[in-house]
Amino acid sequence: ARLYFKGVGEGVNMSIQYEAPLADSFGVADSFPKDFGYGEEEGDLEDSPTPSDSKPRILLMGLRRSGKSSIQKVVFHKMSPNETLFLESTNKIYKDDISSSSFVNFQIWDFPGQVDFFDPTFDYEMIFRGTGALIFVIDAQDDYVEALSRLHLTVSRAYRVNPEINFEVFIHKVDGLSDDHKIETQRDIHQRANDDLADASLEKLHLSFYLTSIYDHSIFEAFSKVVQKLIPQLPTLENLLNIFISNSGIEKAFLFDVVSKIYIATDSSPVDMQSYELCCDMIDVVIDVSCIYGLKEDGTGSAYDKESMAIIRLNNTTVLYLKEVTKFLALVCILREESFERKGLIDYNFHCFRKAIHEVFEVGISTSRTSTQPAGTPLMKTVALNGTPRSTV
Ligand SMILES: Nc1nc2c(ncn2[C@@H]2O[C@H](COP(=O)(O)OP(=O)(O)OP(=O)(O)O)[C@@H](O)[C@H]2O)c(=O)[nH]1
Repeated sequence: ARLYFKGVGEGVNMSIQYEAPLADSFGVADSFPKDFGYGEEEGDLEDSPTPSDSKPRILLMGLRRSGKSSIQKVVFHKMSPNETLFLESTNKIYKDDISSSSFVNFQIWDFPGQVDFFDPTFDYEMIFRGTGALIFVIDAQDDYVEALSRLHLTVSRAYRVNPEINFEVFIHKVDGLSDDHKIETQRDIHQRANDDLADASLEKLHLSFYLTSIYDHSIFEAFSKVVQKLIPQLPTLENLLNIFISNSGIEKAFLFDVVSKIYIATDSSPVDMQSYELCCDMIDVVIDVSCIYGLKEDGTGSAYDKESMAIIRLNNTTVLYLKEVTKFLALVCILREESFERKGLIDYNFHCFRKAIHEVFEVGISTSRTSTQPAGTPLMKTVALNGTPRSTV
């Protein structure tokens, strides 16, 4: 496909070419729920396989009380962090299928801390075979020796079954630690976990580490990175964002999954936490205002739809610009007031960008029809150009 973005100042058209990757993983789901919550489903391993069981999973594992359920509730169910204090201990595997209300098409399996996962009655091979990412949560405020041995046991077993899994370690609850203590804890956990792997001759098994807390945006940032690794179209999305911002005088742009506030792509300039938080806050403001004033009198309608857009001017000459891209994705940009004088140019380039994003996923539909889904690759929910979902699987 060939798209034309107009450049700032020169008025010269610039053409870009992109290729859509063959494997598809994510698409746009059917409808935005009015309450902005996610559909959920509970079950245990004895459940007979359902179509949703064939979706790639993100597994959330870790010791008891490490914070797994809290992470899931805060990121995907809009629970406020303080409410997690009252969460009861999970006593069976909790499967949360979030694909019906989000761009992201995956399942999260929250494992209860006290279950002996390697009990012979659990078919762990079946679990790991369809897993895209395994998140292991370690409580950084607690003694983590036991957690580290459990981490080693879990990842080494999982790796033997499915070496394609992305292994992600959340060093969690770091809100209670000083900055120095955070760095030291991360270094220590990193060192010990990798030493254990080296002793078991598993040097090829790569662990990624994140410092997280539900009391700030770090958990959303970490989840964004985990999800991004599962999106095969990511380089294309980044490329499009780079071209869009450089031709529009924009400083930073994020492509957000609106419900979860996970950013599924951003341009290649470094992400600073403040910009990300600012954009998250903008989504909250827009959705909250829209929920109050944007619905019809009888309460029907959606707080986020094709018409959704917002411009917020801050008192430090910064402008925030949000616009709907697909039913679940929004582009949120940060730019200077001077650049915003060329609003027409930005709108035009946005139009090209939006079209390109739709084409990326449209190409995905045709390739997913002709290719077999590789094991461990997330399936794609598809969208036509007008945003109407089609079934591919
Ligand atoms: N300070 C702090 N506390 C947290 C954080 N995340 C979770 N918690 C608290 O940790 C406690 C345990 O959280 P849960 O989410 O129930 O832990 P879990 O791992 O799901 O526990 P099980 O269901 O027993 O396996 C709760 O009181 C949470 O409020 C965090 O980032 N910081």
